[in-house]
Amino acid sequence: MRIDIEDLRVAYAGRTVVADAHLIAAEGEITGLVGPNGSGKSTLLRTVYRHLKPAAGRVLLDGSDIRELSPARSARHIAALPQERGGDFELTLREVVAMGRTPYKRAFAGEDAADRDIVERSLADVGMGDHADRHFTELSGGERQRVLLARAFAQQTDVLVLDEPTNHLDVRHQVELLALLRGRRRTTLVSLHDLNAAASVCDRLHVLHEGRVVASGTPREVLRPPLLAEVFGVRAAVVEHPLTGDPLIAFDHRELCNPAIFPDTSGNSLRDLPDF
Ligand SMILES: Nc1ncnc2c1ncn2[C@@H]1O[C@H](COP(=O)(O)OP(=O)(O)OP(=O)(O)O)[C@@H](O)[C@H]1O
Repeated sequence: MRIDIEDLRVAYAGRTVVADAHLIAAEGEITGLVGPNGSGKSTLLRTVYRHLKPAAGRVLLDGSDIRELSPARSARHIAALPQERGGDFELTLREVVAMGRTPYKRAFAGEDAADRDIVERSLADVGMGDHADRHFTELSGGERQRVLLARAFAQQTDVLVLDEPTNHLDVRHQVELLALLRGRRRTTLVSLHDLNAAASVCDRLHVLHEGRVVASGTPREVLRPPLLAEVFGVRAAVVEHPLTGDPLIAFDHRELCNPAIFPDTSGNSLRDLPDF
């Protein structure tokens, strides 16, 4: 399934924070959203998993407006890892992940063996299979995140919407998570702060800046020094990763960049970047 975001505008109490957003999350591809703090990534993702209603525009799931689907139907197609990792659930991990099976259950129906199997496999996929009887409240931030990801996996949807899934994860668990996403080949819309992770895992990237999509394309097309200077205000060299061949962004952690004087070493300006 694919997601089309058309002319999306989203506002909080009348203040527009996402405007004129157009983008596609193509079937089976990993589509990344990157951008500075407050650029609107979470807001845009919240409209896709129906937590927020657009002020204008539409989110289409294979051509149907998601607002017209019933909550249960959309939950059978779209699973989310929200930025709010809340829920101080007094539940075991197994019980938290089993919540992912709810869209498939009739009222008061219990779990069956297939559900239990999916729950166990989802916990194992995120490396928490040996902890199924522990309580969610006693987990670290990164462990909670992995369990909530397992809940999204247990929902067995065609579409995954993940807000900062690598936040809180140590580098090994980041790599494992990215490998899981690559391996699943679901339609995935994911926000990432780590631009090198985004370069390695995303098929396409959209850059949000002050609520607008300012660049779209493959990581190689998008993640260029002038864009990093203009959007993030940082100096960076983009080289080829010596092990993987992915674009590797080497940031200058010593000083910020003044875009007006930043030399355009790639020969491209932000305006030259291809549209999606
Ligand atoms: N519940 C809310 N009520 C009012 N304003 C909000 C709310 N949530 C976010 N905003 C504002 O909307 C804008 C976009 O926020 P959003 O969380 O979508 O950005 P983001 O790109 O996900 O940021 P970050 O990288 O910091 O997570 C910001 O100015 C933020 O202050």
